[in-house]
Amino acid sequence: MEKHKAEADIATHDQNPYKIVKQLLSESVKQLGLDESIYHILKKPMRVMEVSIPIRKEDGSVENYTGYRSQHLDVLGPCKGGIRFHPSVTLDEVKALSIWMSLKSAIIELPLGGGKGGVIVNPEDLNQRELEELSRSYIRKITPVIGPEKDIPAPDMNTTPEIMAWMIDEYDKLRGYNIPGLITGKPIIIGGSEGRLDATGRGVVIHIREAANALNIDLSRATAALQGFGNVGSATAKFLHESGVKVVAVTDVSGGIYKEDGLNIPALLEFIGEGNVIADFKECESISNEEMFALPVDILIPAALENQITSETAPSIKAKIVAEAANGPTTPEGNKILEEKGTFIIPDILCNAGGVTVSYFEWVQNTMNYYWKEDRVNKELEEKMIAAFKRVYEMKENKGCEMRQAAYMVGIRHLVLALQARGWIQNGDLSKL
Ligand SMILES: NC(=O)C1=CN([C@@H]2O[C@H](COP(=O)(O)OP(=O)(O)OC[C@H]3O[C@@H](n4cnc5c(N)ncnc54)[C@H](OP(=O)(O)O)[C@@H]3O)[C@@H](O)[C@H]2O)C=CC1
Ligand SMILES: O=C(O)CCC(=O)C(=O)O
Repeated sequence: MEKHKAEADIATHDQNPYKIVKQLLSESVKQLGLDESIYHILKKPMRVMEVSIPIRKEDGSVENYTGYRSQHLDVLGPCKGGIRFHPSVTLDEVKALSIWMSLKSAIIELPLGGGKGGVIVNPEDLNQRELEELSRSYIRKITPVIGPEKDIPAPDMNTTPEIMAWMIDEYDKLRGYNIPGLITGKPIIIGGSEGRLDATGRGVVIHIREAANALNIDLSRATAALQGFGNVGSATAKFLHESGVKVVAVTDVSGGIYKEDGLNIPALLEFIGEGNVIADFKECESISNEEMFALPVDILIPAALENQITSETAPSIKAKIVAEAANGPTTPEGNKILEEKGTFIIPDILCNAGGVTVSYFEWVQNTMNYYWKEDRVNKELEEKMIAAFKRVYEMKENKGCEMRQAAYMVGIRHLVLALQARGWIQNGDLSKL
């Protein structure tokens, strides 16, 4: 076993998400009083696959895309996690995202491990046929390592229920029969779960409500700003609006909009649903991402990419709560600045866990071939989110640390108990848990 190399391993992170997650793992293993060997077990995905995906484009040319699937650890159950289509995907990003999935499932106490996939592509460069071919070809390439008992993909950035449908259709063709538990986030007609589309945003708002209760913030008087208005951002805005929070600003790649009295979120959702972009929404001012981060709001919600709250953007942040709907939106430097200000951070691995939780319910329903009503999905989601928030908050209080470190410690503790049960580590390692 490699030992005492943690510091050299993570010396400079350069906003590399894999180096960032290793730094956080190392600190949390230390804070839990565990042997450093635990860090060395957790830092490496157990399996990583790289695939090439040549696609014939409409003009006859061939473009060869690169895709990845990282499977971090399956000691709790099959690996689970989304597939991202984005030009900035890297192997290190996918590895980090798979580690975050392991921690997320462990915090919620789901019987699942961590996985994540990605393809380096800007989907806007592809037409519908090319996008379908890319989706089918990617799943053909990773078929040897996935399956309902091995690794269960799902949507992430720029991947939708329609793309999940193409992928499962391709897998079913290869296998010769219908295997609905292979992928979650599917359209409901082919075995998707009620409530999955909104699940991540619903979970984010449950955590915001729990944080507001802990901080004595009255949500009906609170204001919020959001970066990203895709699957997660738009559902978060909808549930915040329903909770009485005034959403004053949102941004996407096209730009951002601001209205001091609060944006009309139902009208904005309808406008975006008609295929428009945020920047074209009327009767509000334009705003940049930087200006949005600096607004005097109660709640700030990054719901787009990694590394958005940095040493440059954090100093201007005034929000009392930062709810990390995106994965990895805050760099260690940005995090330090927020902590020094006393900002209450709801860390990504807790905040956005509603998505994988309802994906788990979808997989359970597929396995039972019996489907739940949406009320049951939402009720069970709420119970799991509240219990997880409580576990992390109690760890924070007990250890006198911040929420992010508490979340890592809760996740690592659960994984370590599974490692011990399987005989990977000795009892003595757990004496301080
Ligand atoms: N989908 C899920 O269930 C889950 C997703 N997550 C995480 O949530 C985040 C968002 O995912 P999801 O909503 O699914 O992805 P989507 O692709 O549905 O939406 C992404 C959103 O982010 C916007 N965006 C991208 N880059 C920028 C930028 N530089 N500035 C402002 N906005 C930007 C996009 O704008 P535009 O539309 O203009 O491109 C879009 O509105 C990711 O970090 C993902 O990993 C976490 C848990 C579950
Ligand atoms: O729904 C899932 O299985 C995974 C969602 C996901 O990719 C994430 O939580 O980051």
